[in-house]
Amino acid sequence: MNARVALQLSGVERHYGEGDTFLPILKGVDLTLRSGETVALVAPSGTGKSTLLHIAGLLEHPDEGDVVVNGVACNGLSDDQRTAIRRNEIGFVYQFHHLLPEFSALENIMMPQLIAGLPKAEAAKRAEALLDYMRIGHRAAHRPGELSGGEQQRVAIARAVANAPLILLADEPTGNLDPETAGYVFEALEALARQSGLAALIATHNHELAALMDRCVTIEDGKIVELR
Ligand SMILES: Nc1ncnc2c1ncn2[C@@H]1O[C@H](COP(=O)(O)OP(=O)(O)OP(=O)(O)O)[C@@H](O)[C@H]1O
Repeated sequence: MNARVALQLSGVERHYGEGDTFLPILKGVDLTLRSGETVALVAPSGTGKSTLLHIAGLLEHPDEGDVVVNGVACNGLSDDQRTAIRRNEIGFVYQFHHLLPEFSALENIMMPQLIAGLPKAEAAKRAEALLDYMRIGHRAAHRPGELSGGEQQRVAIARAVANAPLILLADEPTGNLDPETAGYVFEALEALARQSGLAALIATHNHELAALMDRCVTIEDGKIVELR
C-alpha cells in the first residue's frame, strides 16, 4: 500500500510515577497509519491504549520517541502549534461523548467548523449531511440529553470528522453502549472513516467489531504487535 502516511509513531515511550511508583507503560511503540486505513487497537485493560491514543492525538507528550502527523514532527512544537495540528488534522471520539449539553446535535457538529473559521451556512450544511449519513437527521434540533446513548455517540462521531481530519482516533467509542447499539454505532464509524478516506485508530475490547477493520494491533510489554 502506498497511500500517504498520516500518522507515524516511532520509539514512543511513556511512564507514570517515579521511584517506588515508577510504572513504564509504553516501551518503544512503533506504529504507522496510512490515509484510508482503519486499524483496531485491541489490548487488555491497563496496557496503555488510552495513553497511546492521547500521545498520538497530541494531548500528551511522550517521554521518548517521535510523533509525526502528516509529515510534521510534533515533539519540538509549541503548545499552540500542537493545538493547531490537533484541530486541523485529528478527530477524537471518547467512550463518553463529551457533547456540549446546552447545544443541539447540529450545533455540536457545527462547533469545530466554526472554530476553524468556516462560514455558518457551510458548517450547518456539512453538519446536516453528517447527521443524515449517521441516520439521525431527524434529531438535529435535539440536545444531547434528549438523545439515546447510541444517538449521542453518533453525534460525537460526526463532530469528530466535521473538519475533515486526516486522522480519527477513538478510545472505546462503543464501550458505554449495549451490544446491539455498539454494533451499529461501530459500523457507522467504520463506514464513515472508510468513506472519508481518513486514517482511523480505534481502541476497542470487542474482537467482533475489531474484525471489521483493515488491521488489528495489540500492545504487548509496552510495544505494538500486529495481530493481522
Ligand atoms: N495519570 C496517571 N498516573 C499514574 N498511572 C496512570 C495514569 N494514567 C494511567 N495510569 C496507569 O497506566 C496504565 C495504562 O493506562 P491506560 O489508561 O493507558 O490503559 P488502557 O489500556 O487504556 O486501559 P483501559 O482499557 O482499562 O481503559 C494503567 O495501569 C493505569 O493505571
